[in-house]
Amino acid sequence: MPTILTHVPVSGGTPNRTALEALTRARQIATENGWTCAASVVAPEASGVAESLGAYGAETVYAVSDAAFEQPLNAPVVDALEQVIREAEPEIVVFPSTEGVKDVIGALAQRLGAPALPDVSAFSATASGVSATRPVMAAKFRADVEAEAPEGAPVLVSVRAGSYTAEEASGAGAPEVIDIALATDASSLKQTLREVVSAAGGGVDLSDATVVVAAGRGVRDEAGRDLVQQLADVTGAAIGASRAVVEMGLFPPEAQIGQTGKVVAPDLYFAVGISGAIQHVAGMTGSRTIVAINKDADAPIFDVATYGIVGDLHAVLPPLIEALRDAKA
Ligand SMILES: Cc1cc2nc3c(=O)[nH]c(=O)nc-3n(C[C@H](O)[C@H](O)[C@H](O)COP(=O)(O)OP(=O)(O)OC[C@H]3O[C@@H](n4cnc5c(N)ncnc54)[C@H](O)[C@@H]3O)c2cc1C
Repeated sequence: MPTILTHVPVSGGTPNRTALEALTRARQIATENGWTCAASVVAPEASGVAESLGAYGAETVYAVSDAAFEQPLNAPVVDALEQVIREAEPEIVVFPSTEGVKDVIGALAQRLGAPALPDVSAFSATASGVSATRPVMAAKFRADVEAEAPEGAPVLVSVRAGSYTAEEASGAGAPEVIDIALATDASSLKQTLREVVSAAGGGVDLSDATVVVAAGRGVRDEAGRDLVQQLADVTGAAIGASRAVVEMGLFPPEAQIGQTGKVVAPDLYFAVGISGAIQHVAGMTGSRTIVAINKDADAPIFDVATYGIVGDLHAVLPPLIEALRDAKA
């Protein structure tokens, strides 16, 4: 039976949220076409997560467990995914469009001789190929793209965060877990990890966060940044930033959201002192609820906001944080 395979990256033992959204869509496509819905997990300990994917409709899960995945290196991941794909022989491989996937999908396409449709916001598939929609030019336009798999190779598709809703499958059973031993010879690795530089410091992962507090130039200084941190703490949010405050050095580059930063799609997005330039909005319009705080009532961010608060963030945030603390208590 034809197979649609979804790759589910794991961080801290938890499956990536965007991957569960993609797996839900893959399950719908499998049901429409009478295909098998499969998944892959590549992690130091893949089996536990592999079992849990049955709830999302994965009938078969290919699990590659190896200590090599403890280090953030691409080469063993590409090797593992190539092994899984050659074993599963899927028609389509679906990925979440994460930073890690962006690093490996091109290499996989080249090794497998497979066409790739990266960073799509919607896709459908039949036996004759994959049709997808890709936001382009800072999401100002949408391009309709299609790919047909050559003989013996799948179509690779990566899906932007927030494009679909992750939903458990009704009546799903335990999946068949197929363990695959990583065949990479560690001595053949051409990459050497010298140092891991991370400013995230144990905070919530931005791309996978369900709540994001994003700071713009209105935040301006330490006092503003402290308010952003407090709002993030009380809401359990990851902190993002506009390019303006990244360039000011107030927030690290990995916090940047937008056309040249990360694409996020949390359930709740606070835009604090952000004007709403198209290049910023391109990275956050998939957010389900957007709360904008800006002292300029004409700021374009209010055009995409679900709720808008017009006012100085130094006056608006302290009572909001207090009220949220009280509500939590
Ligand atoms: C090729 C290219 C790529 C780009 N990529 C990105 C990208 O990936 N991400 C990105 O963010 N930008 C990107 N930019 C930059 C983008 O065009 C904007 O310059 C940037 O997003 C503006 O950031 P900002 O909203 O923080 O600042 P501003 O546009 O200066 O807005 C600051 C806002 O804060 C409000 N404000 C000021 N003080 C307060 C206060 N005390 N309380 C409440 N509100 C206040 C102001 O009313 C204003 O609306 C890119 C630009 C280019 C040309």
